[in-house]
Amino acid sequence: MTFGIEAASYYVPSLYLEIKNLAEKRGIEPAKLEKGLGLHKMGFPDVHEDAATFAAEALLKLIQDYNINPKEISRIYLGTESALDAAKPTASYAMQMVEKVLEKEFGDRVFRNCDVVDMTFACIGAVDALHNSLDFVRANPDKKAVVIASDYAKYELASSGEYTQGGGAVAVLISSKPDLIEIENKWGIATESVFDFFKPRRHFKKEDLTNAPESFPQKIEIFTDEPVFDGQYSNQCYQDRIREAYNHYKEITGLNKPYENWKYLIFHLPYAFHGKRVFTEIYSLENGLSYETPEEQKAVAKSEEYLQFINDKIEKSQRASSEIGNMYTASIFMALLSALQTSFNENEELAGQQIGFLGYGSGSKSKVFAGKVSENWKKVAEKWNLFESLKNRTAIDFETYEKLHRKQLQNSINENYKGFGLTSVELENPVLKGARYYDYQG
Ligand SMILES: CC(=O)SCCNC(=O)CCNC(=O)[C@H](O)C(C)(C)COP(=O)(O)OP(=O)(O)OC[C@H]1O[C@@H](n2cnc3c(N)ncnc32)[C@H](O)[C@@H]1OP(=O)(O)O
Repeated sequence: MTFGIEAASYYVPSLYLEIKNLAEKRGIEPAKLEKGLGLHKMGFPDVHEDAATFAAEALLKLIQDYNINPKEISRIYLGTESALDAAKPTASYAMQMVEKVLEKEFGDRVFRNCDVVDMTFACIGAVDALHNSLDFVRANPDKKAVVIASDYAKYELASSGEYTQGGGAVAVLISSKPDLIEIENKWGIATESVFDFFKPRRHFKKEDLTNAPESFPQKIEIFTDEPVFDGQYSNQCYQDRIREAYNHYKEITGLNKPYENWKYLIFHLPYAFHGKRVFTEIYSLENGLSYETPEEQKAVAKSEEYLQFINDKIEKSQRASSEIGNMYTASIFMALLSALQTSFNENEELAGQQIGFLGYGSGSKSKVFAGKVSENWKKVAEKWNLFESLKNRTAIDFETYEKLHRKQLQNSINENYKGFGLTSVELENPVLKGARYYDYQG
């Protein structure tokens, strides 16, 4: 029996900012962002969008595009690091939104007996949900699970993370009928607790807050959307963890140079060119190349062999990321969709090909695993139209972007949007304060 991904859908935020507009306003050379990091557009949520609406959109699309009976979904596990609440899972919001739309066809509370939860480990939380859900269907081959990766990657204005922002969701159906890709049950894992990127409940002193009323306590705790991070250190942690997890994968499988068997290498992409920039180390180790000094590292990165390797095995997975930006947990799934969509568009046959995955989550953990593209993959991929749908987003200017980022706008940019949207947050009623309400525009 085989297990893996039966179907997949995605949702990207409805707005975007051209990276060159941001570069110009921040005094950064556009070529650094475009040619150095591979950034072209930054996906950005409208006023009514958040990690819950992204997840709901991807889930509803999955159910509708592949005619899934929602009553057959035994669990919905959501990987996210953009949770809207520290207790109530974002998955519960997404599930409820979708239930309301399905009510007419399937009756009240279609997910009544569905196991729903969030999983958090920075950008690897949805890979953890995938791993866990694969174990679940292996133990219960007649059951189906949905894994959703949904995030809003937001950084402080004018920070070095700002140009990597993005967001969106990917939902995948996990079952014993893996029409898209069969996933092997061998997991290379590496973990180390570090502070490379994290979202603490921040401790502010009263004097840090402008206009704090007298009644405020001397120190307060605030949950923010934006991470505390050290960019170059996070790159190093990523590189170290994927090397360790890759070596662990080799130990488990007994394979020599497994990456050579992989048609595509699918990375967690915090920005489009990250995978190809960090893989130079593993590539050097595998090929007996010196990798000590910065000059040696550059020589590997610029070598004809390595450039050919990127072109063959990584470049297609980067394309969606260049148009969207970081999707945190969803980035690795979107990298897969990007590569498969490109092969689909180019009429390439992938059935039977091996694909390698290198996931990373700050804080920190990596998982390396592999899968085999299924005979029916085109039947799954034909629903996506990924690059076409990215053209349907609305461009915003820099001033609008900053207002949205600062949460200064009340009304959506796309006032007549279709789909799910946040309509209000309860601020008065003490027993509901902070509750979020959503609706659906058909
Ligand atoms: C969250 C995680 O997944 S952890 C791993 C990643 N970390 C993050 O995403 C955290 C948030 N982001 C950040 O901190 C930052 O945006 C980073 C770390 C991703 C990037 O940092 P920066 O200092 O902006 O860029 P950095 O100096 O590393 O790279 C710039 C690249 O552009 C290239 N470059 C610079 N100027 C130009 C130019 N004019 N033309 C072409 N290329 C250029 C540089 O050569 C370099 O590429 P190379 O090393 O491949 O040669």
